[in-house]
Amino acid sequence: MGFQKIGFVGLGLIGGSIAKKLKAVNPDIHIIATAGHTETVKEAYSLGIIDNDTLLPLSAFCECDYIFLCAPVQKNIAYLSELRDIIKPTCYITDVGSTKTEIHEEIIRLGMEDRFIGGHPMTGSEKTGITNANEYLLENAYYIITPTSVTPQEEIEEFRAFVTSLGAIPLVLDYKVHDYATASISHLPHVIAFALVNLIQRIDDDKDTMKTIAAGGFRDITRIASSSPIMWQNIFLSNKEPVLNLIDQYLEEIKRVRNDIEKSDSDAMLQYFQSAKDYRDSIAVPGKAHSVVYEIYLDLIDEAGGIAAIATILALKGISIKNIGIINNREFEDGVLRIEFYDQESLDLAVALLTERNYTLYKR
Ligand SMILES: NC(=O)C1=CN([C@@H]2O[C@H](COP(=O)(O)OP(=O)(O)OC[C@H]3O[C@@H](n4cnc5c(N)ncnc54)[C@H](O)[C@@H]3O)[C@@H](O)[C@H]2O)C=CC1
Ligand SMILES: O=C(O)C(=O)Cc1ccc(O)cc1
Repeated sequence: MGFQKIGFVGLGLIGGSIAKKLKAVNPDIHIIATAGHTETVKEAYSLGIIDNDTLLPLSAFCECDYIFLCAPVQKNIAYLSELRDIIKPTCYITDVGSTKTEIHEEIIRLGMEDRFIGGHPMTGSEKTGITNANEYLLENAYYIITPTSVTPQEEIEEFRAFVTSLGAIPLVLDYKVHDYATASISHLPHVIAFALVNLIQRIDDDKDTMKTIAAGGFRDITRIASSSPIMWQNIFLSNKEPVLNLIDQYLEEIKRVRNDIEKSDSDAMLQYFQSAKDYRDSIAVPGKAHSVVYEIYLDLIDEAGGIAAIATILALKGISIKNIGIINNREFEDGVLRIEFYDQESLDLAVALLTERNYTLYKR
């Protein structure tokens, strides 16, 4: 990257994960951060992620080459006017917010189009805060880039290269296209999850029968209802029109399937479910076609020296580890150990050795 001093405004799950990866890739990089709470900054400093150990005033960001806005979306927007008068002329501001139109409109209103490039990593989880941040969060995830009407091509290319250096897959989109697409595949599913959980909460009996028997399907479809209420309040305030449009379309869809069920239309139901299954089964795992990563995920046996034991098993067979660390993300809610190898041969041997020793392994 052509910049050495980076500022973070907000340092939770996403800001913290980007900062961790940046420091891991380039330990000499200077990172400063401010957040909603002093403890966040202190924790990040003690982990060696950032170079300041107290909350900083915004004026401290005057020397940054790049500033990442990583607070809830409407908080990010509120910082822009203040930053405009502080940043140096060559500084670029980017954000990681889940909505893009509102921030681009504010950028246009403030005359900052030549200073901004929008971003949105399509990864994350229902967890929040720096303690859940990890340097692998962005790996193989799409990272949407929304340039302004005047962003130079070289800047887009530099940002693409930056995204790739984080292990993510850059995808340039128009900000309005972004907001309709994310309203459909991210914001609407959160509305559905919040509504479904609240419905069950409201209609459950006084013995909590529904809550007690709630199993895989309910838990799968409602995991995201555990997401940050403040973050989602900000998102829905910021992407109202597309979300309302999608909710209306979804209600039509629900009416359609309700009608088929009411009429006991078995052919229509079968067709409807088959079509959903075929489409769902065809959704690709991001990154599979783009890069080959030789990795495994496994449950860590809960005892002191668990990681050391695994490292020793592998080292005794001469297997080199490229990267090792515990991760929490939406696929592995409870946390797993991720080990990355240099080649397929090492991966195959490691799988054989660890399976033989009864470790539970997962594939992505
Ligand atoms: N959670 C997710 O899965 C994803 C979130 N995003 C976006 O990333 C942004 C951050 O989300 P997370 O990291 O998940 O949230 P988080 O709750 O983990 O972190 C938010 C951070 O912003 C700070 N903050 C809150 N108000 C602030 C203020 N007024 N000034 C300075 N800092 C403030 C908090 O102290 C915290 O450090 C949001 O805009 C969200 O829309 C984007 C992709 C995925
Ligand atoms: O937890 C999940 O599965 C998510 O969908 C996380 C997420 C939340 C907000 C975004 O803008 C992008 C991703």
